[in-house]
Amino acid sequence: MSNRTGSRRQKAAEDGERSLIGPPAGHAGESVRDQEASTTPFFVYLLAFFSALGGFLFGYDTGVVSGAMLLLKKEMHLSTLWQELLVSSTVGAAALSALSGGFLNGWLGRRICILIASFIFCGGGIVMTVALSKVVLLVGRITVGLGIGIASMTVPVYIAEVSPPHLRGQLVTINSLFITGGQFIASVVDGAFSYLSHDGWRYMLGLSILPAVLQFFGFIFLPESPRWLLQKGRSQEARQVLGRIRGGRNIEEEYDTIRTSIEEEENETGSGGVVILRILSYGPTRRALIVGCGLQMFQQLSGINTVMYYSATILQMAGVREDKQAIWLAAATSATNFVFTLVGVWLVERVGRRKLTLGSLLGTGLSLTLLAVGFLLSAQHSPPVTLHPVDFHNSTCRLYGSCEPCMLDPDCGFCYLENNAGVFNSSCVPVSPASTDSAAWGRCSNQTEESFSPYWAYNYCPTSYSWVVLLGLILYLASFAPGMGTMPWTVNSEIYPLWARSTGNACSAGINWIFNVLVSLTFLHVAEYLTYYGAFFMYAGLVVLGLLFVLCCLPETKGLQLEEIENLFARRLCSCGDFPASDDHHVHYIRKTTDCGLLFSWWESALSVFRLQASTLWSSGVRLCHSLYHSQIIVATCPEDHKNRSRFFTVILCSFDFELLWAFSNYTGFLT
Ligand SMILES: O[C@H]1[C@H](O)[C@@H](O)[C@H](O)[C@@H](O)[C@H]1O
Repeated sequence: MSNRTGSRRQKAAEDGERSLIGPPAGHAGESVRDQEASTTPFFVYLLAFFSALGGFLFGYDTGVVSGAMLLLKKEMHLSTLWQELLVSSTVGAAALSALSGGFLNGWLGRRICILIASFIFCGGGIVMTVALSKVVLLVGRITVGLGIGIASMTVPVYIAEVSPPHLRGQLVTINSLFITGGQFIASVVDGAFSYLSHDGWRYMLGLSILPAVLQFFGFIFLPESPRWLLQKGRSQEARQVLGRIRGGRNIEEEYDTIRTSIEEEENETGSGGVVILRILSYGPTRRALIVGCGLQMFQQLSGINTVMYYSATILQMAGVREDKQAIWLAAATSATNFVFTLVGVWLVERVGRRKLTLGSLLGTGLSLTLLAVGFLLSAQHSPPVTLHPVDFHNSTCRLYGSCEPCMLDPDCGFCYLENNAGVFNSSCVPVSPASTDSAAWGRCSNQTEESFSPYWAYNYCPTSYSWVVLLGLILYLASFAPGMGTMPWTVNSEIYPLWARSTGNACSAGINWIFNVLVSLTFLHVAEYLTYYGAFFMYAGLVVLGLLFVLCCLPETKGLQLEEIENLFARRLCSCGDFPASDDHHVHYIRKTTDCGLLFSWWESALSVFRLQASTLWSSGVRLCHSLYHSQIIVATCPEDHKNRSRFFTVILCSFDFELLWAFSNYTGFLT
């Protein structure tokens, strides 16, 4: 271990000692925090705002397309394949550019990358606005995708690098707020311009040019990240920028920490070679990469984009049949996502990243289960097919006896009449090859606005259990948005040392986009094979895996300086959650309370009994060593007022031993 790390440890131990005899550490932490907060210069907020415009464009450009598509498909006569291409090409391009953005970030710097991204956003916006053919439109969509990829990996890194530690989580999470804000504004713009059936889509797609121009001109005047400057040896400039960002406060300590950390990193890991190989061959960065990519993967596997995408259908199930009404209600869905992201911004520095993510995953899993139950009830009470019109083409649709299997077949739709008593005169007929808005032939082939004309349900079934699904949808967004929607971006911006930060973020953002494409493209097929409730039960299962992953592997990074976070990954992956959060005074306090809590909790006693059984396998000498070692840690890490009680419990606990846990953690070490 390096001297600097060693001396930091020592300082922390001293701080820890002081906190045991001084006033409660929580109070001390708070007053320092208050002091820091009151002196946070406005400039930091300005930087965060202009960078987060990149997040806004990410949200806007991915969100606006669904509303634009309703108009586009009619005006440009788009086939289903072209519709899919226009939506997925952006996400695919974002995956590619996020992966290559790591290299650009390290080479050109964060500021230039943000400038490039906003320039690309402007270019893409202009191409889409003036597009006269679907091919040009596709070029525009791919262009904005390239911008989204670069912005998605650069912006969180830039904000994390310019923020003071006590505000970093909040400021980086503001980027996520801007993403969901972009999605929300996009849905409002979609609603507003949906009344303009001719060329309305041009305004929808073109409006993104405004924030892109604002960001571009803003960043011409804003500085580069001081950490990147120092890494490139531009120390004079770095010192000036840091001074400017910190509003003239004394920056010597922070500057020295960054500089020594860069020097140490170069000594410890070298500076040559391909960065990704260096990341993979060095334990702490390899573990950080696994955690970062895992979080991004589980974010997408939680099904957020299928829920967002599927919200219109869920609303149709709830009885909203008009396109325009559905558009406005979809805006309400993205508003819910946005409002609850705000809750995340508020909570991140209060409860920390780990608890926020765990709580969010728990809520997400439960609400996905509720969504699945809603779909299950709807399927079980699916209205029967009562009319069987002659089908000259012998399509599969004539084989279905109820709406559920008919709706799951992508070639069929449900045509029905409805009165107060429910659904009647219903049939399952082929969908029109030209548009999914009507049937290929028969009563539902000509959609009229007359009140007695039959309804055409494609992809959904009329049901009286739609409220369960709707409730599931709202609870899902309320639990996903504050934690799983935000923390993967925030945590990734903090967990890599400087030399690995660009590449680490590029990989994890790339994983996010790749899983985004995978989940959204496979959703309808998954639903076809597993049914809708099966698909949502499956997402709930994946969330449980995500919960276990976070429980075992995600350490708390709250309040630490970026240069200290690497230490959290010094131990085996599965011990991260239980690892001393830091040498830092504030986080030291968290560890103390955690261990004490651990000591008294019920599962600790259960484990002890379990350990007792296993202990016969071990020699008594080894057992004694371990027990003494652990008992010392537990007593030392408890606040003064708990110490005696903890000594008493420790004596009891130490008569058992910790070997099973020890053996287990050694065994699971193969993961790293
Ligand atoms: O964090 C964001 C956010 O939660 C969005 O709502 C979602 O569409 C994105 O895929 C995700 O990366």
